[in-house]
Amino acid sequence: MQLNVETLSLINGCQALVLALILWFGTHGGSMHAINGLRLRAVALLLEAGGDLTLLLASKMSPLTVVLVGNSLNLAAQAVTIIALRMVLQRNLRWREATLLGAAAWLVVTYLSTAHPDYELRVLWGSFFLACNSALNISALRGGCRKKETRAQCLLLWTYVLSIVLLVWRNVSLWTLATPPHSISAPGQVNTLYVLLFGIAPLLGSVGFLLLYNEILQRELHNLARIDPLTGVINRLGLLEASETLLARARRKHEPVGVLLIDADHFKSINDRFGHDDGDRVLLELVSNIRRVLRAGDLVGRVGGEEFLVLSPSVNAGDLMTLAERIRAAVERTSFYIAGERYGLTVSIGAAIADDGEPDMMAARRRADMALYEAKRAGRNCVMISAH
Ligand SMILES: Nc1nc2c(ncn2[C@@H]2O[C@H](COP(=O)(O)OP(=O)(O)OP(=O)(O)O)[C@@H](O)[C@H]2O)c(=O)[nH]1
Repeated sequence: MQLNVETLSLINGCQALVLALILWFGTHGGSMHAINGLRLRAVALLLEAGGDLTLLLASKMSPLTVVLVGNSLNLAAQAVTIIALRMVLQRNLRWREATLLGAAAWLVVTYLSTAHPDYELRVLWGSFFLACNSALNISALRGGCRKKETRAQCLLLWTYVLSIVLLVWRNVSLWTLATPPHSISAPGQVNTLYVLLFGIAPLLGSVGFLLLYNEILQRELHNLARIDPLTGVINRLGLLEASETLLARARRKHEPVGVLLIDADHFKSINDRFGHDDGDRVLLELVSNIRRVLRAGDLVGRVGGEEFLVLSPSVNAGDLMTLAERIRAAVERTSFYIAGERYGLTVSIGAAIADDGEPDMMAARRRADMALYEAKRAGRNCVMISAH
């Protein structure tokens, strides 16, 4: 089999088709934005396969049909890819810019094929618009190579940078060659190499999309394991990790970390009276009360049942007591409405300070637990701090 534009177009078309099927049928689960983005990318690949088919059948069509149909399909594929990538990354979709770029490119290329036929100029303008499409993708991925949590964004970023380099190389070759080809399907080294490399871009792009999807799934699993599904705050595991990070930072700065253990009073009576579902709603309202009082940098997590832990960096005992008292007062002031009935809820709070010499958060947590026990014994709805 000879390596010419037709052969390469057949290979590229089959490759795009297989990649589209893999992206469409091989991915399921995860967030809707990722799945929808992958589906759109599969549609773009089908359009690209259509463009490759046009090149394959170029000898059986008029040159004008090849240009118009091939360009329409390829430009549509580029526009859809811009939207698909931004959908996966949850960026502004820029569908208006993508459509305008596609339409402008199509008009210019059509003009330079019909009213004022000029192959070099047509390739130049076509390349300019393709480079603009790549630039839009690069802007969506900017900083991707600096982010530790993603390799896929870096791979995609380089794919689009290299596609711009390829376009520049093709144009420089066409303008400097003594006998340049006068259509994409004409035999010649520049066309063969361009079609070969242009065909690799969808493969790299699709691998990049799949890696992005994998990273999104991993991130979702990571969060799922650390977030309490009822209240949306971090759970025990999340708290354990966060407290180690906070303590390490505090140690470096020689600053203490405040620990508050907050427990709803007589919560069992709410469940007994109104049922578990209404009890859940009260827990949600309680969490939003606590969150409203916290400063930026403070953390709240659920340690279990109706018990919550707050970690507050860089506080002394006085500041910590003020924070705890504000939380207690905010909950006491709030009217919880259950089944149309007003219900007052209070919390008891145990406080402790972890200083920068503590090896982990466990000791401070135990002291806060003992202080909480004292608060319950003292009649509830109050704050107690442990002496170190
Ligand atoms: N609705 C709801 N209730 C929960 C959840 N987790 C734990 N509970 C309930 O919280 C109640 C805790 O009861 P206790 O440990 O006796 O504490 P309490 O009634 O708050 O009494 P004190 O803490 O001594 O003031 C139990 O009825 C649990 O069923 C939850 O996710 N949702």
